[in-house]
Amino acid sequence: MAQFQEVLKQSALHPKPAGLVLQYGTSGFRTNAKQLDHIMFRMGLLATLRSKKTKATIGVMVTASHNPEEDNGVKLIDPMGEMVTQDWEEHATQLANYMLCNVLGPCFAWLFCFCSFIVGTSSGSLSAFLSFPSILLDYGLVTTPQLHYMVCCQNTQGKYGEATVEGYYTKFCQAFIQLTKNVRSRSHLCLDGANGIGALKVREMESHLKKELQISLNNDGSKGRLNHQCGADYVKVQQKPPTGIKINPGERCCSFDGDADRIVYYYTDSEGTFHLLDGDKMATLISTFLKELLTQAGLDLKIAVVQTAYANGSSTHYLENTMKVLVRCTKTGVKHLHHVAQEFDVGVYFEANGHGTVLFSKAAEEKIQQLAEDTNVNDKRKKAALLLRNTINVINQTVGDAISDMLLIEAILAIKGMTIQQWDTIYTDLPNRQLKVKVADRRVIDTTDAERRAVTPAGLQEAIDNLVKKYRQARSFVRPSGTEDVVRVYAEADTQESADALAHEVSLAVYRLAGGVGDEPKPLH
Ligand SMILES: CC(=O)N[C@H]1[C@@H](OP(=O)(O)O)O[C@H](CO)[C@@H](O)[C@@H]1O
Ligand SMILES: [Mg+2]
Repeated sequence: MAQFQEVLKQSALHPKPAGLVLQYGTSGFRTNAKQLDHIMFRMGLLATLRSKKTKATIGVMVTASHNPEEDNGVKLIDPMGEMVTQDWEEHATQLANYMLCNVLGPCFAWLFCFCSFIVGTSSGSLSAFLSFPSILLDYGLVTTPQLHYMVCCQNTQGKYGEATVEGYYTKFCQAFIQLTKNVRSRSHLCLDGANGIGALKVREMESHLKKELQISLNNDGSKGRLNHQCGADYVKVQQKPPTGIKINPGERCCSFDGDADRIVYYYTDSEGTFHLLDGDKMATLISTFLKELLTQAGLDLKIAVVQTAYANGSSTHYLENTMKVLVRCTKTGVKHLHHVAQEFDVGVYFEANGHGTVLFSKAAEEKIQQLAEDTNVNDKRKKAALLLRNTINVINQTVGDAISDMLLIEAILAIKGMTIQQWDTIYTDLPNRQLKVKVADRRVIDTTDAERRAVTPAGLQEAIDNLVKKYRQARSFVRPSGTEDVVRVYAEADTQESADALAHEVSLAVYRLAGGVGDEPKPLH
């Protein structure tokens, strides 16, 4: 009990602002950094509890990801490096919003024995955690996926790799060098680090790459502001390159987000037109590559691509009809994609915004390993098995990771001798538009079928269906955002004008039927 009094005393140093209610959402807690002090402290407590419950080391990552510089956030990482479970998201919300003694008092006696957590930050202070007896390691500045990797390494006794930043670079860079060792020299990559932690870490990693990948690093944090007119989210949403970077026509470019768990690729052509290669294009390239290797290796493993409703219709069509790959659709939020991907031998998952990775089942990894070591197989099968083994090692399976995804994409392009333009022409995206509508209470919209159909309010889905019928190759859906107080509207159609018009008309239907506030949405043109 003496310990509990001590925690209450410590907690009083991190008071909860009166009336502030925060919810643990898709990306943990995320808001203006000034309002987060009590949350940081309480998440230290929750990490201790979670560690106790799972009998393993837990991660606490402090990051605002792609949000503006004045924001910050915090989220918990579960033992194998995955997102914390849904029931513990609930506990997090409770702990954040109620009196500590009511939530924690009854279970306090056993709280601090035999538990540990580790912390990392993409920017901002970790001081709220340092007084905890259960803190095992403070990794200081790391990317979000690096902390996910550390948690997994800690809990697998180093089987996944060494639980240090050096261990991370060694594992992924060695795999990249092995993968590309028989490939001719390649052109360099232009990287936008979003003025975030990813830039710093790529710089640290460069010596491990032994000049096998030439990167010109922009927005490295030396002058610009975090995520300001740069980074993966800006490039994806604005559909244009980061400001202030000179891009030569045809040059292969990519952008990380602020905590380096998302990546998008792009280039401009000789006419100056911008071409984006998003999560869907990455999922297609990666799954095609893996499927070909599995066939060459003669391995009968079930591969699937997991997407959300935001995946461009062209990508789904190409994967299902041309590639004959199984495609599954889930709710938005990487934890949903991750769980579905775990159902397959090889599960490739990506959100359109560039967050994604590949998961291999234990059985798949074992079969690939056995084949790679088998001395009685022909050269073709052996070569494919070795490539598959190195591909597994270049992937961070704990979570979508911009650095590891970049190494994987660079390796695939090099092995296939493919330019970014050739990759881009695998299929052509359907023109699309995303809009936001402000409503009084976004919870009035309830959805089903992986968020592709609205169940409430009455009449909304019918209205959307009727609008979609007016356009060719059209699709549209609406859903309440999990991270912003808005309803998101998505539309795609055969032309940009049609996609824009449909998105606008659906926005109007949301505004009228779901309690829109402020001015009526205006047409885009
Ligand atoms: C359309 C879109 O990009 N939605 C994003 C966004 O979620 P919303 O629930 O749409 O606000 O933030 C999530 C967390 O970063 C990310 O997983 C998701 O893809
Ligand atoms: Mg992020």
